[in-house]
Amino acid sequence: MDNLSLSNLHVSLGGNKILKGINFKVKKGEIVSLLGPSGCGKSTLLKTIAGLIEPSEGEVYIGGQQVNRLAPEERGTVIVFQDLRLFPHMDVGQNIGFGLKMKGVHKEIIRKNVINIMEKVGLDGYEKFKVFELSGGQQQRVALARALAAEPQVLLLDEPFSSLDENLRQKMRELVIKLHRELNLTTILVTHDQEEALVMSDRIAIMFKGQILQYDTPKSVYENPATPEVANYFGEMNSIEGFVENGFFQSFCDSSIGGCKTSLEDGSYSLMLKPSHIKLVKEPGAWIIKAISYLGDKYNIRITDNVLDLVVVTASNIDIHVGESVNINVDYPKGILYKKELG
Ligand SMILES: Nc1ncnc2c1ncn2[C@@H]1O[C@H](COP(=O)(O)OP(=O)(O)OP(=O)(O)O)[C@@H](O)[C@H]1O
Repeated sequence: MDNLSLSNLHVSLGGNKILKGINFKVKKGEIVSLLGPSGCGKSTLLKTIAGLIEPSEGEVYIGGQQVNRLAPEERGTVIVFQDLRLFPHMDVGQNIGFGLKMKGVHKEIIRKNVINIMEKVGLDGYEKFKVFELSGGQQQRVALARALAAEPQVLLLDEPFSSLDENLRQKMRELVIKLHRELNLTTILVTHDQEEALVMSDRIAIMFKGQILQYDTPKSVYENPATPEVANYFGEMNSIEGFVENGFFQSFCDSSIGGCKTSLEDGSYSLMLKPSHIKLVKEPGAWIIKAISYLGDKYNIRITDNVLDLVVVTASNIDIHVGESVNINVDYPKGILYKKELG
């Protein structure tokens, strides 16, 4: 069953159209990431689900109920922001129990719930600490615990780990995944960290300029990007402009890249190849090495045949130099051909 459903959602802010017809469904117990470049509307979408921004058009359904007219606190959503927004004058226990107190829940039940949740997020023993006495990672846990205490139908996370160092971020991701499973939560995570989205999500929605370009499993989004924009978003790609004629794709330019068989119809296409889809062969050939970037366990290498420039990756244990002439082996079946729309 869908726990969250958005239908043709449009949002304008300051006279600009920010969300342009978002359709989106999340099943109960799913963890979904909204991924996309800065300014594409991820936070706006999250805030619209939470009821903090009103759509100009379209509907938000939570648990099958249309909630457009419900106030944020009546929707069954809780949002955790990057800046956490904890109450500095309250201790940890009071922060976590705040939502329950507002709902008029009995003091003893609040305390029981708070203790239970503190244990779940690894904060046992910190009930009486003030927020400023905690580390950044512990404060993140308080914010998460406060959100969970409200028992939301949909947990909304707006880049909650982006201020943490890599180690802590990893720990928080693992914690969210663990809690998500234990509590069968429905979670929407806004991030612009591709790895985070790939690791954490059941499905990823890739957003560009206020629209969702692709909504699929991490593997599908990564391996079969629906558009060149999505493909490019997952790292630098080689884009080769060309055409298909009689079941064969070839480049428009007179490059030694060659071509490949395809079952696609005749027309203009872009062939998108990841750097890892092109293997460098260390023998004299048509390609010259222009630049080498050392990336620890691999090299990013720029090559040219004076017609096309390509980027390839290789293991960093090979002996290779700028100016050297090499050959390449292109793994065409892994490349994706996108038909160019006319006009
Ligand atoms: N209150 C507002 N009034 C006018 N424009 C706004 C307002 N809030 C956001 N915007 C604009 O809406 C667009 C989308 O912003 P949003 O914060 O949703 O993007 P985002 O994808 O979450 O970006 P980031 O990854 O940088 O947080 C941006 O161009 C932003 O400038």
